[in-house]
Amino acid sequence: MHDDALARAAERWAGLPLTKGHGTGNDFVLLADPDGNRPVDESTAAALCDRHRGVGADGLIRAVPSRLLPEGRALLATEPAAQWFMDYRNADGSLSEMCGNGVRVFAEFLRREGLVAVEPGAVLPVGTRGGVKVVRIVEDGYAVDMGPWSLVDPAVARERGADARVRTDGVDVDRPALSISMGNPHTVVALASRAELDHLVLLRAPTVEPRPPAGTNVEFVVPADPLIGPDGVADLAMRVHERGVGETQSCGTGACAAAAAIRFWAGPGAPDRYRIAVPGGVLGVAFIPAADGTEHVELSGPAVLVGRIDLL
Ligand SMILES: N[C@@H](CCC[C@H](N)C(=O)O)C(=O)O
Repeated sequence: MHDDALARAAERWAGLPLTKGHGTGNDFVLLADPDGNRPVDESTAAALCDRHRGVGADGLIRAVPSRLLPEGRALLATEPAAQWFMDYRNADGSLSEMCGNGVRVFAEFLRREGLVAVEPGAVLPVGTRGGVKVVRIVEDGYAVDMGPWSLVDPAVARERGADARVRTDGVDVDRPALSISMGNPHTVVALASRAELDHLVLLRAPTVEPRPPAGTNVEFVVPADPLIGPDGVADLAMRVHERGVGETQSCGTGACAAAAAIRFWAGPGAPDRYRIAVPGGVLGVAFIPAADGTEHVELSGPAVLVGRIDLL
């Protein structure tokens, strides 16, 4: 089935190179569609992301002008500068609202394709299904204003410190967890030690109760002891099982959700800046008061383009 979908894509996209890129090991196939005539359906995305019969990736990103998609046009009404839309699909072909590693790689892709000029100091607003995200160049890659984070069930979370329970292979009992929205859904579990994190087996999706209606990404996080390093930044280690993918080397929205959960659990006086070590590298997360009175999450990390691929 994947072979047929790839053959159809090769025919439709003859002469169009795909690009492979990654952010801290979370890898993507990217495709430029400036005329909006190369929509990617679920089966094509899944075939391209197949690691044995396709190109192989955690997700597929199509760069399309916002004006050519209904979701993009809706954003342009309030954010006319968000000219490009990140049309994101997971490795199984499902849509997601947002991808934090993907949006940095998307910005680098637009820049390298000559579709935008991203100068140091300038900002690039990007349309996504999770709203407009503003990207800028920083020393170690890109920083993205991911907008505000939120608790999914604030009343229960504030009363009990958790609103869900998670069971997964490699840990003995089910654990309390916090449901957080970064535009896409996350469930964060704090583990007791690095050894527990290392022993997790994430070959199948963790069981989350109550079951989130649209599924969830599950982050397992261990805070360093002491939490705050000599440079004033809080250190966390994280592994993730992504909705629509499986275990990945990194998840940007997941790093934001993990930092938000630790910040929530730490209470008043919690650190504003976090360094999250994931299997594929290190991400930065900062909580910044925004002009509109909310607290925004800024994600930073590298964006790497690896090469071009022609479908045959
Ligand atoms: N890896 C991404 C998240 C991708 C989407 C996620 N699997 C979902 O379904 O919500 C990131 O870096 O944020």
